[in-house]
Amino acid sequence: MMKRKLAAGNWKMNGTTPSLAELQALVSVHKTPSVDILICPPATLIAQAAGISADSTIMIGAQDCHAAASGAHTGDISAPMLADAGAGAVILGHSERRENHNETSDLVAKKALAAHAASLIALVCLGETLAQREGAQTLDVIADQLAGSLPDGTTGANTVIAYEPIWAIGTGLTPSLEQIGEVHAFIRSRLDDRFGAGAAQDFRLLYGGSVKPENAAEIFATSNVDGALVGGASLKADDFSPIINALES
Ligand SMILES: O=C[C@H](O)COP(=O)(O)O
Repeated sequence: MMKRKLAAGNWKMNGTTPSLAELQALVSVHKTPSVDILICPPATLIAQAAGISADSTIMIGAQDCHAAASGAHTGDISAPMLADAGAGAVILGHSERRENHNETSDLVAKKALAAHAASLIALVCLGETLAQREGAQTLDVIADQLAGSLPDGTTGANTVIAYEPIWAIGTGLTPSLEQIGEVHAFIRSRLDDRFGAGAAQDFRLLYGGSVKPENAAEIFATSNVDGALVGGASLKADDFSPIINALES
């Protein structure tokens, strides 16, 4: 399978209609990108964002979905609804949801299954806390989250993995390139163990956590890094655009 690199932006709980000007700017600048670009605005903006990007190669994604397709779940949004609104992907198991909404890996796997059933790419996030990193538990935590968060039927075509050390998110701190490379190589080998030798090469493995225009190039040069999941620096086209450029070069 031809694997394109992926620059993904997660706007988190930021943005109202005027913020779509940033998406419009990306659409105008990145007309024929050599990498995939994904923007995940808040759910309220997905339909409008999908309209803006309709004639571009930029994909619009969501930040969460419910595990069920429909039903009595007040306030929740299902994967088929997101697809209907124009999303092509959904972030699942972000550490902010695991922490703020007590999401378990088991639930994330159910949501990923729902995403796959709705033909959405599941962008599944994994990452250790600072205490776990300092306690030399990082690889054990990643192994558990990876094993628990991916349902059967997961492939490199329907799923993207993002490694996001929790202590690096929004802090300006980043792991060393060696640490990023170690975790990504570990994820790749676990994917082969689970889905069969060679299967792991089809997966895009993103790094996330304080990716900026200034550090993007060196992170992208690290082995087994196929792109980034960017939070704060995805909110402004002037910040996200150079990150896309760094991934393309
Ligand atoms: O989903 C994105 C990550 O949480 C990274 O956020 P950040 O780039 O603001 O550190």
